[in-house]
Formats: sequence, structure tokens, C-alpha cells
Amino acid sequence: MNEKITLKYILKLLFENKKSLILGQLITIIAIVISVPIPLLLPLLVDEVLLNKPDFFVNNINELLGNGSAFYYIAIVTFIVLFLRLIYFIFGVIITKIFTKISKYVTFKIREKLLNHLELVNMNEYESLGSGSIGANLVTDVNTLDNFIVSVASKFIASILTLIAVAIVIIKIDLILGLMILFIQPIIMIISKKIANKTGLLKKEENKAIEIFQNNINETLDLFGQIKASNKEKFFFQESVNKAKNIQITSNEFNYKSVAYERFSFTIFLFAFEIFRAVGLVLVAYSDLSIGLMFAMFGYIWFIMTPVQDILTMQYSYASAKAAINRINKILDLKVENNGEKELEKDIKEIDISIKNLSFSYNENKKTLQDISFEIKSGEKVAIIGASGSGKTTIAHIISGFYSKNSGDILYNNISIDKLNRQSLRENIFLVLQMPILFNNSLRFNITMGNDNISNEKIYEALKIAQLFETVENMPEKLDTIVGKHGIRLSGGQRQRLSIARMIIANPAVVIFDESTSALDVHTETKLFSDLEEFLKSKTVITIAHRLSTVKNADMIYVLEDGKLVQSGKHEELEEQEGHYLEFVKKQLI
Ligand SMILES: Nc1ncnc2c1ncn2[C@@H]1O[C@H](COP(=O)(O)OP(=O)(O)OP(=O)(O)O)[C@@H](O)[C@H]1O
Repeated sequence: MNEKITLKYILKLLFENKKSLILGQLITIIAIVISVPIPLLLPLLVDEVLLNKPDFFVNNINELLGNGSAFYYIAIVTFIVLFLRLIYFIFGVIITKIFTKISKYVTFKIREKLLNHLELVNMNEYESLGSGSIGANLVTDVNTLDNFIVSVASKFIASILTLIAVAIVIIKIDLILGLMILFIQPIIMIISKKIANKTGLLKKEENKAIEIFQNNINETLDLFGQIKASNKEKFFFQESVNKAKNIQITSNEFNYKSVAYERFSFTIFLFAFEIFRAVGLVLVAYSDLSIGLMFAMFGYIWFIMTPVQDILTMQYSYASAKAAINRINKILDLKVENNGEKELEKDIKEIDISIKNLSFSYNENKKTLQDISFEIKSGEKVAIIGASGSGKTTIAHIISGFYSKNSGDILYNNISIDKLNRQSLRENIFLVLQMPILFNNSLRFNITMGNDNISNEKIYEALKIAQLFETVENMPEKLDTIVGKHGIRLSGGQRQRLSIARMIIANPAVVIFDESTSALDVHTETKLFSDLEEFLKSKTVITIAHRLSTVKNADMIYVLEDGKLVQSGKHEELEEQEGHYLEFVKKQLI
């Protein structure tokens, strides 16, 4: 079982960069040690210089650099403060650099893990989520997680340590004020946490609306041509507008309420700040707290705002990250396809296929294939026919290892599909689809599937057999012509022939044609099969077809009806029997 994304898992990834993590935290601690005294320095001069009570600074400056005027002391301490701020800034940049690198590593690892899992996911499972939501998970949700990791890795420990250091200094300066801060801060944080949960729910709504819109618009754009052909632009685009409207509503709710909630938390903090100030004044009036230290306290109250705000923001992003993790884990919940260890020999020439009591359903309500058994010997040419929806494509997909059977077995040279490595299976069985979908890349890429080792000569040879040579020769960029998204710039027949050229290059032992020439005219189809004859001679060929001419010469014909195998035999035998095949022949003759 694939390990889920959890906070523990994220921590594990963070600790894979242990050295950088420790270095980053060390520099953070040094930066805190440098920054914490800053608010104390200049206010101390109020007492030592303005109120003429020389102490630490004046005494030490006198001893080290000699006496001087008020300007002299103020200038020296100001210089020290500016210098410390500069160092703090430089350390801040280094810290950001280290932690950004670590967090980008973690988000990359998460994306890599998701992609590695997706690669192995079972087709049925993949279809249950759809490409739109998986895309959103990989982009938006991982980014949400990224923001959270950056802020936690770089600010969590720093904020806590700064708060502790400041608390110590404040308590040392004045016990009452210090303790007040220590009590009031957690209360503010608890209130903020409750608010953060509400923001998380709103974010969830917004993300859902974005996902629905993304799925809808992807589909509308993919089917743009068909929508236009059915004159349904208004309907489909209005649907998309409605979904976009929903984003407006949910985004509006999230954005304004999350800002309002954030401001509310901040206002509570400011309330506390004013109370601290009032208490400071009272303490100067009624206790031995000096004016200079009171100013220092005010400085610390401002100083403390950044780490407190950081922790508050971390709570908001934690709420969003938790929601993102839940959605990301849905990808990891998708079951992977069974993958056995046995392999068919590379470039094997002969594969016997034996299908035994095979059953399959896409969902629990209906059995798509029921108890099908037949054998295909190596080199045999078989045809599968049947009414639309009878399960022909499904059986082709199962034989090629795209969908996993529910029961029964398929044996390839006596090796059960459960024990067979899927890559090895697909290397030797090629399914030529009716509607091949192409990459928005060059013809060459689509034929070779990115394999640069295949020579132009070999590609042109395949194109000639696939009846596509002249078409490609007449294209301005020839093999470098870009085919458009899903191959939109090619006709249906050209796409089918390109897919056949891809099959010729792959040179498998078993070829399955699933209505792969349905878009071709009879003349081109006849020429194609005649040119393919030599290439297919020794191969096992399974043809799914609607045309009698394609089926007639098969060594064996299997007839499917409603997911069941109802007839099998040669054309001459089946033609003599009453049944589906005879009906099929009659229809073709008409
Ligand atoms: N991905 C899918 N998810 C759910 N049901 C599906 C899926 N693909 C096909 N089906 C259903 O399975 C049944 C068999 O479909 P299949 O595509 O195998 O039929 P076919 O005989 O190849 O049809 P055609 O000749 O029209 O291509 C049909 O009822 C179809 O609705």
C-alpha cells in the first residue's frame, strides 16, 4: 500500500535535508540572538543619556572609546543598532534561501510520488476521478501545501524561539507586564485557531468550485467542434458561465471573510497592545519601572507581532494544507493495476492466448463481459464481431492489459495475466484504436512515441505500409509537422493510419485492430490491408470490425452478444447456421 501524505510524511521528507535543516535552524537562532536585544538598545539611552543615569552603555563606551556628548552616545548606539539590523537582514536572506530550497524539494517529492503512483493506476480507477480533478490536485493543492511547508519550515521554530526569548527579556524587565503577555497571547491564539478552521471550510468550497469549473471547461473545449456541430454553444458555454459564477461566489466568500477574520484576530492583538501600553504607563507611575525600559517594552510589543502573526498565518495555511492533503490522498487511494513479475521474452515472435471464463464489469450494476472462453493460437487471424455495446472494445482492452478482469483468466504462453508484468505484455501486444488520440507534438514524435533512435528511413517505411507516405510528404514540415491538440489538424482516417504506422514501428507479436480502419474509404482500406499482409503474416491478429470484407477471411470468427460469446467458427460454417452471424451477413449484403 502506498504511504499516504501526512504531516509525519512531510516531516520525514524535511529530514531528508537534515544538514540544511540544522544549518538553517542554527542561523535562525543566531539571527534571533542578534535581533532580540535591538528594541532594548536605543530606549535604554533615554535613562542613561536623557535622564542622566549612566549605566551599561555610557560606562562601557566611556571605558572603551572615551567620554563624549549626548549626540556622541546616541550616534554610537544608533550605529550598533543599524549594524545589527543589517546583519539580521543578511541572515534572513540566507535563512529564506535554505528553507525555500528544502520546501521546494519536499513539494517536488510529493509531486513525484503522485506521478509515480498515477503511472501505475488501474484504468477503471483513473476514470473514477477524471483528468480535471487530478490536474487540480497536482497543481493547486500541491502549491497550497508548498506555501504551508515554506512557512512552517522557515518560521515555526524561529517564531517560537523569538517568543520565548522576548518573554524572558520582558519578564526580566517587569514581571507583571511579562506575565500579562504570556497569558494573553495564548488566548489570542486559541481564538485565531477557531477562526482559521472557518477559513479552511470556505477555502474548501472555493477549491471545489474551481475544480468543477476546470473539469467543465476542459470538456467543453475538448469537444468544441462537436458542440458547434450540434449548435449547442449557448447551452454549453452558459453551463460554464454558471460554474464560473460559482467560483465568483465562493471566492468572494473566502476572500472577504478570510481577510475579515484575519483582521479580527489582528484587532484583538491591537487591543492587547493598547492595554499593555496603559499598564506600562501605570507601572512607571507607581513602581520602579524606568521610562527607558517602558519604551523598550513598547518596542517589544511591536517586535513580538511578527512571530505571533506568523504563527497565526501558519494556522490558516495549516487549515488549507489539511484540506489539500485530503484531496491529494484521493490520488494515492486509486488502486494500482496488478503487476506480476513474469516477463514474455523481448521481441518474442509467438504468443498463444487462452481466455478462460473471463468476466468483467465497469461497475457493480452490470456485467459487461460474462464467462467468455476461447483460444487464439500464435499466428492466427481472428475476428470479433457483435452489436454496438456488446463488449468488443472491452475485451480488446482486457487482452491488452488496460483493464483488469474481475474473474476467470487470460494466459499468454501459459502465463496468467496476474503473474505477467504489464510492461512486458504491452511491449508485445499492440492495440490500434478506432479514435487514436495524439500528442500535440510532431508527426515523428507521435509515430515513434518519443523514441529518438528510430531512423527516418524506418519511419517512412512504416508510413508507406500505413498509406500515409504521400500525405506526410505533401506536408510543409513533413515529419516535423505539429498535429495540434489530440491530433486535431489531421483527419480521422489520417489519425488511424498514423496509429497503424506507430504499430508497425513497435513491431509486436500480437496486433489488435479495434475498428482501426473505420474512417478509411474501402479502396484505401483494401490497399492498406494488402500492404500490411506481409508484415502481419506471422503475427497473431485480432480484428474487431463491422465490415464483412474485413471479417470474412479470418481463421476464426467470434460473435459477442450482450457481453456473452454466442457463436464461433469460420465464415463458411457460421454462414450456414441460423444466428447472429447470419443476421450480420444479411445486413451487410443489404
Ligand atoms: N469506460 C467505461 N466505463 C463504463 N462503462 C463502459 C466503459 N466503456 C464501455 N462501457 C460500457 O460497456 C459496454 C460494452 O462497451 P464496448 O465499448 O466494449 O462495446 P463495443 O462492442 O466495442 O461497442 P462499439 O461497437 O459501439 O464500439 C457498453 O454498455 C458500454 O456502455
